[in-house]
Amino acid sequence: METDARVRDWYRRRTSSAADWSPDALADAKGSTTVSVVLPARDEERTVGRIVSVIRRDLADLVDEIVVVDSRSTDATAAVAAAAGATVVHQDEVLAHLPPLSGKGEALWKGLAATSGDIVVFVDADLCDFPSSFVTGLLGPLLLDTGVLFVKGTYERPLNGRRGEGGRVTELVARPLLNLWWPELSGFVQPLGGEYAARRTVLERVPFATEYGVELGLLVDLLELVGLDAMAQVDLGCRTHAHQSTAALGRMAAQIMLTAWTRLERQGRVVSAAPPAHSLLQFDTERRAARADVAVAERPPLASLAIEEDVA
Ligand SMILES: O=c1ccn([C@@H]2O[C@H](COP(=O)(O)OP(=O)(O)O[C@H]3O[C@H](CO)[C@@H](O)[C@H](O)[C@H]3O)[C@@H](O)[C@H]2O)c(=O)[nH]1
Ligand SMILES: O=C(O)[C@H](O)COP(=O)(O)O
Repeated sequence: METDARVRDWYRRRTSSAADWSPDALADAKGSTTVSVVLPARDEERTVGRIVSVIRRDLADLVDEIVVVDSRSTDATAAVAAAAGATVVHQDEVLAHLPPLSGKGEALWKGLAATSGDIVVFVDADLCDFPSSFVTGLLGPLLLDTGVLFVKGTYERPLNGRRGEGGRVTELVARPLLNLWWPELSGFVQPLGGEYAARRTVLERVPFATEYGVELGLLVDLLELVGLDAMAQVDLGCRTHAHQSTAALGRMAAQIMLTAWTRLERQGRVVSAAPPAHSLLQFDTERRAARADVAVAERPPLASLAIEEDVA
């Protein structure tokens, strides 16, 4: 089947809504499967407590552990999360024998290492309106369809209340990149969304790009590892979160491009004469320049680490 038809077929079979998965049906299907929710959080004291509280209040039968990975916060994120009932781990203290890396991808990888659930659900800690159906929606296909190994959330993303205008890096960078190089992934409506879930067995077999490269890297690497049919998406409704400045999104965009580049090279799709630069010069309204390092590092599949440590 040609790619467009495959994507259409996949979209029709593998896209559902959170409302399709009732908490009762999920609780019945759960059996002995354990579920961990991981929230990466850097300075999210305003929102993280409510998210943890909602999960604890509504999903006590479904969620076995809630871990907030404190990603070098300078505010009261850790204290607020702990008060709401989460287990809090500090990014640099998990697998502390490894040299620390930075950013969201590192927080997620450390969260994977710090939890034990058979299914791991990632949820951003900056969500403003958080219904527990975000978690039940993501768990639905994983608990009720053994063929599904990874589930990504999709949603309407307003920008400061304006419908359809959120997700600027998604529209300007990630979607074009995916359509041009990995068109099989083009049916994912929100490829950069931070809410997704997967079986631990697959998450431990893929590398995690650090910084903001992690979502694009996971999609591309999981496609290669498990194939499109083992991936699904669920409509979670509407997502409102804290928006970053255009300059910060420029740095995010650069990190995503570098992550795509490493995958293109690894897959033998491009051969480079020289590595790309990883420095971004940006200007403010007064034309003052600032240079940012947008390098993206990578953590190896967690499973490979366990093997190395067993052998050592
Ligand atoms: O160094 C960091 C940076 C962010 N975060 C947390 O990661 C989540 C998402 O980060 P945010 O800065 O809010 O990202 P967005 O601007 O919302 O970016 C979107 O696009 C990114 C790139 O794909 C994704 O990582 C995000 O999940 C997605 O919401 C939040 O809970 C942050 O606190 C960390 O834990 N450590
Ligand atoms: O996912 C994205 O594209 C970025 O997080 C930017 O989102 P925003 O435009 O809604 O702030």
